[in-house]
Amino acid sequence: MSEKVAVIYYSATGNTEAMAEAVAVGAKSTGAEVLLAPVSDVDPVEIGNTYHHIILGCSAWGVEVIEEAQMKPFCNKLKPYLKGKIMGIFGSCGWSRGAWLNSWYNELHFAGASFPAQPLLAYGYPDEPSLKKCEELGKKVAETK
Ligand SMILES: Cc1cc2nc3c(=O)[nH]c(=O)nc-3n(C[C@H](O)[C@H](O)[C@H](O)COP(=O)(O)O)c2cc1C
Repeated sequence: MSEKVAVIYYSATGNTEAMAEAVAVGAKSTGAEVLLAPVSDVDPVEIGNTYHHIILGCSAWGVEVIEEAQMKPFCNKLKPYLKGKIMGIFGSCGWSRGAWLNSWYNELHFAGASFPAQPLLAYGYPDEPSLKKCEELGKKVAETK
């Protein structure tokens, strides 16, 4: 049976969305069944109950934090389901060295998820090498048991 992988993202101007599309391409290349959706379209409880592989994307907001109106509450509701899940995270930023992804990683890891790949960041709209790394992230998470 093929793996089910959820790629859920928040993106204000399309930068993280482009990363998410590439992550989904990488995950699909393993034969996985992939859900690609903006965070506003999905229910955290349903995602937590249905998917063992969950990849989240969010751009940097505020002072180096994830977006707080949609992604933050989604994650808070998802956390009780994260024990034993295989996860990956990514996102676009303007100037960060990755602080928002590192604190997000720590939170999700503390909730019980394991991460086969490091958090992945891009600056602005992802360039070709960044999109390649996104594909690799999707593939790596999808093929991890
Ligand atoms: C209100 C606001 C806050 C931001 N805060 C940060 C930040 O703390 N660090 C950073 O590197 N970029 C920050 N940015 C830049 C965005 O993360 C960047 O433009 C990103 O590419 C947007 O991606 P998206 O289109 O996927 O949302 C901020 C942008 C806005 C509008």
